[in-house]
Amino acid sequence: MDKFTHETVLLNEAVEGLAVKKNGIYVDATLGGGGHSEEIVKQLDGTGHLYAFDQDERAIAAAEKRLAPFKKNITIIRANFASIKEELNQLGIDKVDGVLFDLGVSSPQFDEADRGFSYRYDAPLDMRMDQRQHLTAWHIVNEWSFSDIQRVISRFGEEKFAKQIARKIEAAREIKPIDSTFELIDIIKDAIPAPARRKGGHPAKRTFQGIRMAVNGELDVMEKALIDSIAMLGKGGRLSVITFHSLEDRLCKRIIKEKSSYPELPRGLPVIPESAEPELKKITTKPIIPTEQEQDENRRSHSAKLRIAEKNQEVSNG
Ligand SMILES: C[S@@+](CC[C@H](N)C(=O)[O-])C[C@H]1O[C@@H](n2cnc3c(N)ncnc32)[C@H](O)[C@@H]1O
Repeated sequence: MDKFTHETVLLNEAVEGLAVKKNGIYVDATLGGGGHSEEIVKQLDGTGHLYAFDQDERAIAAAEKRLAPFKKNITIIRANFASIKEELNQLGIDKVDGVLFDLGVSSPQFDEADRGFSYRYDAPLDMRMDQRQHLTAWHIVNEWSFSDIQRVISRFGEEKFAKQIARKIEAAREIKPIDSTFELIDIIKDAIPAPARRKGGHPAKRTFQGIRMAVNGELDVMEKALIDSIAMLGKGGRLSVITFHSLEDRLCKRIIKEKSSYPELPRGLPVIPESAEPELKKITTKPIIPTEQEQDENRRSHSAKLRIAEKNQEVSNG
């Protein structure tokens, strides 16, 4: 597959959430096909700048082409967004006006058969977003313990039959290594009772999601990146986060809630001191979801949820 097309989810809503200022400094933590980045950069004048992160070399190559007309206003950084703060600090940036996250995997990553993300293609068990990383899905499936595999499938995949699947994986790899996606799918199908297999989408969907999230350490890096991004926002700066499943959404909701809540104050205080004001103000109390039309036109958008928050005041974390 040489064509890199990712249909951007919640394009206008997520970028509007950033309330872009022409001369602002923005970060797209998940460049992907460059859809959100393009919309942000179009709104900047000669002094505004966008820093865009991705860890996937193919995504970067495609986005560089798409964004070539805006080259002066963009710096593309190939790095995990876990190091958003460190990377930006190295470039002399310690305050930004907005950060956008559009989490998860892009359509091309799913559609490039050799990446091993999809249960639709037979491919080596890979699932790395960053091709430089050592850990692949193969290592998890063939080398991790029964209980670690069960935990990953159960926690990240929210798969009811995680234990049965982990047992079958353990038995199968005793005979020979499990090398391909289709071999893994046969094992998963064998582990799930027939009536359950016919319900709830593809039987391997949840296991693949769980293993993918473990390969890429998705929840761990998300937590650090959100906290660092909030810390880097200047007063009035915006955070716009699109998540695609409940675990990500719950984590995002929890962080925004913690950062936008008042601390416990002594009862009867006549006025709340300014220093006790929370770091963030929620812009969305309920997440924004794609319109019916977007959901009809882009299947991937079905589970998307957008949460937006604004920096209320800077809080010293040191
Ligand atoms: C859903 S796509 C983004 C699509 C993009 N907003 C667009 O409009 O085309 C997510 C992208 O984020 C990247 N990504 C996911 N987790 C990452 C991480 N921890 N660090 C850097 N990039 C990451 C993936 O490689 C993928 O290209």
